[in-house]
Amino acid sequence: MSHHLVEVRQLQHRYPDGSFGINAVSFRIEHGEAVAIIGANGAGKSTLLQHLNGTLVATAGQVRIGDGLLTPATLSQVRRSVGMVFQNPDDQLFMATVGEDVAFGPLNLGLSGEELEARVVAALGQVDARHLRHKAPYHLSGGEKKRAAIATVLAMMPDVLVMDEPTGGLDPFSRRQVMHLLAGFSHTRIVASHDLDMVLELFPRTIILCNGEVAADGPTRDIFRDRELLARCRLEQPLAMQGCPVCRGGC
Ligand SMILES: Nc1ncnc2c1ncn2[C@@H]1O[C@H](COP(=O)(O)OP(=O)(O)OP(=O)(O)O)[C@@H](O)[C@H]1O
Repeated sequence: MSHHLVEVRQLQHRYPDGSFGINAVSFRIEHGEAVAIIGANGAGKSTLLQHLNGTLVATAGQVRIGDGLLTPATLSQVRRSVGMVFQNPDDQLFMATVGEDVAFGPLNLGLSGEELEARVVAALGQVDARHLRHKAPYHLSGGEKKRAAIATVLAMMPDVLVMDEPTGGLDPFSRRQVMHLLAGFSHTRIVASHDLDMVLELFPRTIILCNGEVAADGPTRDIFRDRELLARCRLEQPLAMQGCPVCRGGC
């Protein structure tokens, strides 16, 4: 097994209209790391994430997961080890009940009977959602939907959890619930987010994307201290680093 779990080398994505989604992006992520990808609207975060499980095919460069290069031949294996939680849970929940949604992936892997049941119960338990098992996904609140969508991915027992805007659109209570879950996972975690306070609290390492390229990659606190870098990349410091919102630090 390679030391680095995820390695992205000189990755480029050019959309059919000729524009670059990302260009010359390289980084390595080790087992168990929690890494945030931040950047202004259109910086290339979603484009990058979609390469990590082969949803998009690169126009140049490579993605390596463990010892294996991501190619059409390794795609199904990579999708088993890289679980993707989409920004919108409705893209992930399409069955009649939450339990069926959570069982869907393991069923496709050939699991059945007690083994399947154990997977479903464990995944729902990890997101504190066993009570939602028989509910229709479209009856759930935003926070419940998010947790159910995460459970569908956990049921596949991935090595890497990739999440696009895990706290996006959630009220403060649901946001905190999802943050609590994220903090408790031991998986390698890669999230793209505009929630810079969440990034500061939960992700020791941050990569900034700016116009499709890596503008910085390092300890999150160091990156958020560099106001010039943040301004260049059309970002701001997290509120928690800006002092009191009323007096701006004077009280
Ligand atoms: N299907 C597409 N065709 C052409 N250009 C695209 C397509 N999808 C994205 N882009 C462009 O690629 C660039 C990166 O977009 P991407 O969605 O990856 O950014 P993002 O950082 O996730 O943005 P946001 O924070 O707004 O979600 C943008 O300039 C966008 O307009």
